Amino acid sequence: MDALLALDQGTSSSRALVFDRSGRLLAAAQRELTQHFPQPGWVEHDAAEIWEGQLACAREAIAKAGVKPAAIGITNQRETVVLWDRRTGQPLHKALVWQDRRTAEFCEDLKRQGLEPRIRALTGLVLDPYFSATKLRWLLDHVDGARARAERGELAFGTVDSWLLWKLTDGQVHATDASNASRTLLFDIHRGDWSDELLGIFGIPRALLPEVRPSAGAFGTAAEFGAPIAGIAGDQQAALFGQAALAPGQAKNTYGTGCFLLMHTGAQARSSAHGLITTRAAQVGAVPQFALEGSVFVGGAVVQWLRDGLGLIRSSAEVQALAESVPDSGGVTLVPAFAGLGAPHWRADARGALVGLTRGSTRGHIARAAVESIAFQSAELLQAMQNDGAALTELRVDGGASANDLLMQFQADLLGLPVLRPKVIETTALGAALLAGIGAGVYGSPEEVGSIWQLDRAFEPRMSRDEAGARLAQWDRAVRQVLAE
Ligand SMILES: Nc1ncnc2c1ncn2[C@@H]1O[C@H](COP(=O)(O)OP(=O)(O)O)[C@@H](O)[C@H]1O
Ligand SMILES: O=P(O)(O)OC[C@H](O)CO
Repeated sequence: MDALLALDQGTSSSRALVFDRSGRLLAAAQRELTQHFPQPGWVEHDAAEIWEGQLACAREAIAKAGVKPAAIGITNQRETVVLWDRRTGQPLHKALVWQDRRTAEFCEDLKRQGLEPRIRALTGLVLDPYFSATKLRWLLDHVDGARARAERGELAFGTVDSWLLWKLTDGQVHATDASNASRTLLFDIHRGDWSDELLGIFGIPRALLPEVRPSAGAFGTAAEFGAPIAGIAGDQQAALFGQAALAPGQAKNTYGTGCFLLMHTGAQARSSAHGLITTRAAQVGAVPQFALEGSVFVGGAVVQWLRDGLGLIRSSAEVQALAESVPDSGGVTLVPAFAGLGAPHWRADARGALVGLTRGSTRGHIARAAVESIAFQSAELLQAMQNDGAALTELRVDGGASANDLLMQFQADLLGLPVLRPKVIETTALGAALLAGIGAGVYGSPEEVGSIWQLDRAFEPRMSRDEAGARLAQWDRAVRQVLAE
């Protein structure tokens, strides 16, 4: 049997999943990842914990499935920066996570120098701390001796895929795929190569960078599992692939730590006039693929905050029952701008707000407002995409928080569109497994994997458009309040 092992290194947890060639899940293992918040606006992960947790999950999933994988696919939280010593394989610092805002002032400096339009033209991205380049520069400037060592070629930079690939191949391979490279602010998405101009702007030595390859193909061998690593893609691009959204105009929204709405635009890079970014989609073969993306920084993470920050619930899954304990949010709106606001506002300095409280407000209302905030932010992304001319007739969804029926129904209600949840909501992992299967020759073509997608449940809109409009207007008012501060 051709089993495919997917390593899904997310922001909240590391997971390993084993699928058979028909996309059926054979076994899974998961480890939650420690979040470090050393200062307000800073978010770090321990790169050693990422590796050890991911390896432990892979071993456990393979043991449970009782098979040897034919190929391994890696998919990962994107933009997060790992800097390590090529000789010892030791990280020089904790990984700076995509949600980390410490470089906001540096981004503002570059904007004041008028560099954003040029950077945007080359990368498809906006100047925001979200992306890797300014985080990497911060490490080079703040870790003793790092810049000189980087210039001497002693250090390696990688997004989390590169870090895992390096560890899995015992330091033999330093590479990434185009979808991950396109999140760094250092990669020219049109030419498909690192850009010397961008390296100059951000002060990054080229010697640090991994080689960039298509998303399916031979990346190296993981000796421990006796299998080739044959697929790599950033988690949102992997999810787009796993949703069988392979053709221009097809879209998905993933509800994980953040929310990410991506629409495939084929071999054409399309730019947005409404706050979305242009990114590389997973690439099979030589022809680059593109997507339009809206990125929300705090999606399911707002539920983690209810759990860990406020202690309102003990597990994320409990939020649905608590939110359903009240008929509506009672006029309470939560804008979870805990890591600034991403698309379509791009305000690194924004802070969160809880508005509309009365003496009658309860934990239930706050939980409901938290769940609704995930759908409101996603609705803003879809609106931006429609304003850019996308004609979406349905939305495919996935990710941990898409298990929440209340959230999915509210999402359909706000959008006035059917929300389609597939049987496998671990679409990110499935996408990575399918890319690996293509890369290792288990499947003949991407089209062959398209037939694997199966519907679990369609959420049809039930709310009147008037009511949805009123709710969206209430959200809009709260966001404007946050942006005005
Ligand atoms: N039933 C639920 N309702 C709302 N949010 C949930 C639910 N279950 C999990 N989540 C949230 O989903 C996120 C985990 O989703 P996942 O896809 O595993 O994320 P990631 O890939 O970012 O690690 C967490 O932020 C968690 O709080
Ligand atoms: O960890 P996730 O699944 O929320 O994804 C994180 C994104 O890749 C950040 O761009």
